[in-house]
Amino acid sequence: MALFGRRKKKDEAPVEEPPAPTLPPAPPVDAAGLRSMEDHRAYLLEQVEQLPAFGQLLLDALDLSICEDIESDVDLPGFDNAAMDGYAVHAEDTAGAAEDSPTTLAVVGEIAAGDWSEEPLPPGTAVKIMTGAPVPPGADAVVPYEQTDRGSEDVVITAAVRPGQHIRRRGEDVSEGDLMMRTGERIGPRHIGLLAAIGVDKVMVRPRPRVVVLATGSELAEPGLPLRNPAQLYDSNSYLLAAAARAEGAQVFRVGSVGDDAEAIRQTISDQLVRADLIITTGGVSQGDYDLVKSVMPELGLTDFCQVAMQPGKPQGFGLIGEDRVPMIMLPGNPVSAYVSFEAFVRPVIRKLMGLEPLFRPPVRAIATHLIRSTPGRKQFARGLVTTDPGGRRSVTAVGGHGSHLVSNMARSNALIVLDPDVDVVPAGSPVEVWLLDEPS
Ligand SMILES: Nc1nc2c(c(=O)[nH]1)N[C@H]1C(S)=C(S)[C@@H](COP(=O)(O)OP(=O)(O)OC[C@H]3O[C@@H](n4cnc5c(N)ncnc54)[C@H](O)[C@@H]3O)O[C@H]1N2
Ligand code: MOO
Repeated sequence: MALFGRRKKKDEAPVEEPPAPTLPPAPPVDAAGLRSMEDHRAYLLEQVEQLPAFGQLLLDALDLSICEDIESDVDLPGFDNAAMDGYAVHAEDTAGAAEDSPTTLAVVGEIAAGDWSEEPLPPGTAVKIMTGAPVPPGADAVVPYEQTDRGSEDVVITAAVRPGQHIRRRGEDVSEGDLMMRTGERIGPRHIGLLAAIGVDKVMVRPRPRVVVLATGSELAEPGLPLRNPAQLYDSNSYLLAAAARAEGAQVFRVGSVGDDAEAIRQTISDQLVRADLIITTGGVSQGDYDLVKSVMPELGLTDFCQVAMQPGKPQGFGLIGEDRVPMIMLPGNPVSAYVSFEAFVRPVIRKLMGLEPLFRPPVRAIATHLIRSTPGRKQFARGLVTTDPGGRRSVTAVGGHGSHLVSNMARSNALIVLDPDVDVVPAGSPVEVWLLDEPS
């Protein structure tokens, strides 16, 4: 019988539509409708996952984050060895030796770096030894060439040595089982040297996230090209954020700028999804008639636009875009707002994708050199210049005004002065929280 003619069986359960996917419930807002910076940051971090780990050759792991704890399988040094070119001796055989009362010992051979012998050194004798060569059993000191006549059959020694002198002891640097690197640390050149020294040639790391950076705005021109009219300005945001993301370790694709055109934005973002672990845009997230990012992006994925209780950086957007739900952070267009938002939200997200710890810049204290005013109700991020006196005491001076278009002040700063929403003024001489922007981590 034709399907439509059949009666539905009584016990057949109705087919349920799967619920439409949504973002997790948004964090609460305050009386002014603003979300706290900390809540927004946690909300973004909750929705991005670390990139999968892979095995990488040691040298190519430079700047990546390690995702395993590495313990040493060996001692360093691996054996007692000579710290100087000279003669391995029993220290007691040199007792009393001096320029005017030298001691003479018979030389029984020579040990070069890389030679291995378990032959003990007979008392009353010496063996020539080169820096790094293993000290033979029984010998407990090395007399440097400079305190001898460099003899081959016999050696005349003109200075006494103490037991242990000029010997580098097995395990004095690293003992087997010592922790060399901890999960989440970034691998720098000195770590590469250490890991090679303990014989490691490959490590488990997380890849550099592929970060696509795009500015929006019809007023934007590409640096290097002429401005088409006096109301145009150069796109600095895509350069600033691309550089900041690269400095953090991301592989960056700077797409440049796209005009305030819904179709162009839709098309450009859709085209970039294939090569992105994260997309960052600037502009178009406020209240303006041409703020199209905010209106277009909900068509391409799950989005969240909100206002954050911070100054600058109030309008913010986030999305999981396309079928693969690529994270996208939509920052405000004012350059200082974009940069502060990068520090507050994008940097921690990049670090999470990379598996780097800690996610946030460690807050440190500095003494305000002058009175600093804030905007109550919003967390204030003022640009600051931190100096450190010889005693390690940090002071901070605000650089320029609050305007989020002031890029020259931003370039002169090396810190963000962070004032909580309940602070309206910081007297000169008081401690304030600062984020040091040039500290490697
Ligand atoms: N009526 C309201 N207007 C605005 C509000 C508001 O709450 N109500 N918020 C203000 C705040 S705060 C910010 S921040 C900005 C953010 O606006 P958009 O994200 O929509 O950014 P745009 O309007 O596109 O640009 C703002 C500003 O920045 C310049 N800009 C943009 N992109 C770049 C770039 N790539 N390089 C250099 N400069 C750029 C742009 O020319 C504008 O001057 O909204 C306020 N307005
Ligand atoms: O909050 Mo907007 O980001 O001040 O300039």
